[in-house]
Amino acid sequence: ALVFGTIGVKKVVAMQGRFHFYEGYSMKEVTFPVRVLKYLGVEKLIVSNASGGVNPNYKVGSIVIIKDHINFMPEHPLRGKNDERFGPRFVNMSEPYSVEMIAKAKEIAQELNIEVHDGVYLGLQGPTFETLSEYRMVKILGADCVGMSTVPEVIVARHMELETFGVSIITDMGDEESILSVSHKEVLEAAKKAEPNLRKLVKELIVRVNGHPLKPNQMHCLSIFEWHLHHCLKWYIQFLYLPTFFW
Ligand SMILES: O=P(O)(O)O[C@@H]1C[C@H](O)[C@@H](CO)O1
Ligand SMILES: Nc1nc2[nH]cnc2c(=O)[nH]1
Repeated sequence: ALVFGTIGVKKVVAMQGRFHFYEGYSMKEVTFPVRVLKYLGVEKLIVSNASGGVNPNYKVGSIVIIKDHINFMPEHPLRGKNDERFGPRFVNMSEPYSVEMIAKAKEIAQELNIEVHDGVYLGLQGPTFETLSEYRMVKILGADCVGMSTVPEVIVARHMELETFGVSIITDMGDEESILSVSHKEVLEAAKKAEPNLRKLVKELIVRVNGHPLKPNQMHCLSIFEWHLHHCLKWYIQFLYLPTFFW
C-alpha cells in the first residue's frame, strides 16, 4: 500500500513495506514501486533498512547513513532490454546516495543530538543471515554493514534520476560474540528502539531538503489536513517507517 500525506509543506508518499528478492519476487517486481513513484512525480527517495554491522565502531541500534553500496545481489535489476523512457542503458553510479542529502542529514543529526555513522552497505540475497566467515568476507570487501534489500531499489532510482538518501539501522553485529543470537525477532526489536531517532531525522530532512513546496491553493487543504496530521502523526509515522519516499 502507498500512504499519501504531507510533512511540512512537502507532499509525501510512503510504501507500507517492500518486496524482497528472497521472497521469490523478480528484481523487476522488487523495483517496480520505484518506477511507479517516479511516474507519480516523486523527486527524492528516502530508503531505509535493517542490517548487520561489521564495522566495530557500530553497535546494535546505530543509525548508519549509507554513503555507498556494494551490489552482491544475484541478479541485476536492469538486466534485459533497456527501456529508454526510464533511463539509459549504462547508468552512472558514482553518486548513488545524494552527497547533498547526506550532508544535510548529518547537520540535522548534530543539531538534534542524534548519533549517526556513515558507511557502505553490501546487499546479499538472504534470507539466511551470514555465517561468521561471510561477515568477515563482507568486512574484507570494504563494507560496514550487510542486508538483503535496498541495492536494487537504489539502482533503479539512479536509472530514473531520482535523488536518493539511504539509512540503515544496525540490528545485529556480525562478530563472534553476538552472531549466535541473531534472529528476525531481535532485528525487529532493535529496529523499533532506533525508530524514534530515525523518525525525527527523516522528518526534519524532508522539511529541510530542497523540493517543490505545496502551491497556495494546496495550502488551504493542508490547513484542514494539519489537524488530522497532528493528531494522527504518531500512528502515521509508524506506517511511514520503512522506506519513505517523498517529492
Ligand atoms: O527490508 P530490510 O532490508 O530492512 O529487512 C531486513 C532484511 C530482512 O528482510 C530482514 C531480516 O530480519 O530485515
Ligand atoms: N544479510 C543480513 N541482513 C540483515 N538484516 C538485519 N540484519 C541482517 C544481517 O545481519 N544480515
